[in-house]
Amino acid sequence: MGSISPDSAPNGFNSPSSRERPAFPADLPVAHISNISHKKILEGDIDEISKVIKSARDIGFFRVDLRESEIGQRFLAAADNMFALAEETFDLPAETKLADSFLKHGDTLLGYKGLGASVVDKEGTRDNNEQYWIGCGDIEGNGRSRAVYNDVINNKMAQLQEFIDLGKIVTDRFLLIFSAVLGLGPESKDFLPKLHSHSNNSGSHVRLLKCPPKPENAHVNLQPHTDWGTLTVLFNMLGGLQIFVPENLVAPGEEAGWKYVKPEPGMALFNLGDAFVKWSDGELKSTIHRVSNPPGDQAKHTRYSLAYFTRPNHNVPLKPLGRKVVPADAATLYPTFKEWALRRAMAGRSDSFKEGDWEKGQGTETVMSAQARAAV
Ligand SMILES: O=C(O)CCC(=O)C(=O)O
Ligand SMILES: [Fe+2]
Repeated sequence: MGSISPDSAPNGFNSPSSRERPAFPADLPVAHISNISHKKILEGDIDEISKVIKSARDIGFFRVDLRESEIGQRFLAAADNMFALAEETFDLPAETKLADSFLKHGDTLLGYKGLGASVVDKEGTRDNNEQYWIGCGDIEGNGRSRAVYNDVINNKMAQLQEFIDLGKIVTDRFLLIFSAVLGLGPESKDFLPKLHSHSNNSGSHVRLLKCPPKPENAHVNLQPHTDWGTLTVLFNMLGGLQIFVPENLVAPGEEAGWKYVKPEPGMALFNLGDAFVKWSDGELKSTIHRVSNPPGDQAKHTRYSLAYFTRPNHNVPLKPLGRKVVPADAATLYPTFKEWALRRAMAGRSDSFKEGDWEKGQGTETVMSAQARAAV
């Protein structure tokens, strides 16, 4: 892993397109998300850890301020590199990107997803985003998947490696906090991290996203969904991400519904995925979210986002863990992570979409996501 000198430490994201980004509108109603200090988490600060657990039990989202820890600063710098990589990659000719399409390379969800290749609603309306999923196992060279990547990506494997190394260090610390919630105990501190290897037997990956500007009031860019895996670290420069805030979590005087999440410089957004809902038998939440148009003047700009997805190894069953009890006769009811991900991915494809697929592709059935689905 490389390092950065203190005077080049970033405090935001600095890719070419981000330099001229207009401000997020000041008067827009937003979701209230806790800001967590990474430095305090590393120091074992009990109040900060309690804030993380509270966020995970209610909305399932929190921000982590990465500016004050050395690891956090390195993670921000590595994220900057990823934004530059995203811009260069998505600028490649369509045929170069389509040669990497995951649909062409069999039994992998990794590679390129073209504009409109997924649906955003029950009617089968096409999405407005491009994505690259770059497998952690492919980056490590740890038994390659069948995925194919263009040379812009292949030439940046060292930067990708640095980004996932830091992603793993940062997220493993949070897995430890949630191990305690599951009752796994301090002696099992490696248990959850080991379920998330950087190999091609795992769903963990780096995701680059691009949403081109589109007419106001057009359909959403990225469908309402809960994340399928364990913990997502999301880096955003422009607004557009919205989460569904249910009745029981709105601030006094506010209404339940879709709320923008304001991107904050130097902070990453963390959210829990379906695996944590299953392992905790619903105690930890995976909240439904979507990408709408960036608000105000930001809507005219292309929106790039970046995520490090911590996902379980393929053969890990999504069933209650630790002190969460599994009924003796229930073993066959629980899918492995791979089965869970394939079901969700296949039902959302626009090329083969048919009535009933939207319902087939849904994730965790928490009270929150049920409410959100009714309002979509
Ligand atoms: O681009 C974003 O802000 C969110 C992306 C997202 O939710 C996802 O890729 O799962
Ligand atoms: Fe997501």
